[in-house]
Parts: sequence; structure tokens; C-alpha cells
Amino acid sequence: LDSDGPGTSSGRRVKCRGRRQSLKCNPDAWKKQCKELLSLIYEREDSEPFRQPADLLSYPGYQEQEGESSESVVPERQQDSSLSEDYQDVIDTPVDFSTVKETLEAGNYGSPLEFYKDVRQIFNNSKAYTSNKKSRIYSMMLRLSALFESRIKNIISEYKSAIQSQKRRRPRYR
Ligand SMILES: COc1ccc(NC(=O)N2CCN(C(=O)c3ccco3)CC2)cc1
Repeated sequence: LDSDGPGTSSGRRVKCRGRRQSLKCNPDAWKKQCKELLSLIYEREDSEPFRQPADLLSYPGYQEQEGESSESVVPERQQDSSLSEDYQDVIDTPVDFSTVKETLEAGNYGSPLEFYKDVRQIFNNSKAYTSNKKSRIYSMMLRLSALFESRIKNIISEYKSAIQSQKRRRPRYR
């Protein structure tokens, strides 16, 4: 996805007469919408491995196992106990939902696109780390990513419409 992110507005004109409070016209509506989306993500069990920075040493349950087998089949990746170094070797930009939540609540995202970029990084890290597309955590990530994409695209397109209508409404005094 280019920096435009998903759901670039289809160019439809949104009437933004009168108060800016209505959702369609309010360029700040995305903050509340992203907070609600984050709460929804936290409610899903699938988000559990991604709510805190990855720490494979303290969470053996998250170590990669081939398929669903619960025996301690240790693939080559987990031979030594330096697993979390391994994670840091593989993943350049570790990020988790607690970091994203803090950034959003601190008001440190300038747009939903910045929020989108960080959340995508969580999913891309999981994709990069997994060596087995059938691993449990990878399948959790896929479900969570599908939920996220289905909800974020409207947030971003409404934001873009609100920005567009804001530009159109303010005549430029040259
Ligand atoms: C003490 O609390 C925690 C909280 C979270 C974690 N998470 C953790 O270790 N993870 C394992 C690796 N990972 C993957 O995306 C992944 C793809 C394939 C296999 O794993 C990210 C999640 C650990 C401890």
C-alpha cells in the first residue's frame, strides 16, 4: 500500500455545510474511531501475543511450533535459549499494540495514516518472524489483520474527505 493507505476517497463530494461536529466533516473524528478500533482489537484473543513487546523467553507458549502440535518440537530456530536475541536479530522495528495505544492517547499521531503504518508494522513483523505459515501466532495475526483492514479503510477515507472538504471551504486569500 502506498502512503495513501487503503480506501482512498472515491472523490465523492461530502457536504460539509454548518457545524464541523458531524462525523463526515470533522477531521479529528479519526482519533476516537482509532481508539474504538484499538479497543475492539484488545477484546480479541487473537491480539494477546501482540499486546506487549515480544519476549519469547518469558512466554515459551509463543515459541514457534510446527503446525498446531503442542509437544515441545523445537524447530532449528529455538535450539538455544537466546530466543529473544533471535527476535531482535530478525525484527528491526519491534512494535506492539501497547506502544500504538500510548502514541494514540498521547496525541502523537498526526493522522490515521501514521496510526495505520504502525499497526501494519506489527503484522509485518509477525509475517517476517514466522518460519511456518501454519503457526498459531501467524494465524492469529492474519485474522487480526483482516479485522483491522476492514475497519481502518473507512476511517481513512472519511478523514481524507473531511480534509478535502476543509480545503475546498477555505478560500485562499492571495
Ligand atoms: C510477557 O509478555 C509477552 C507478551 C507478548 C509476547 N509475544 C511474543 O513473544 N511473540 C512471539 C513472536 N511473535 C510473532 O509474531 C510470531 C510469529 C510466529 C511466531 O511468533 C510476536 C509475539 C511475549 C511475552
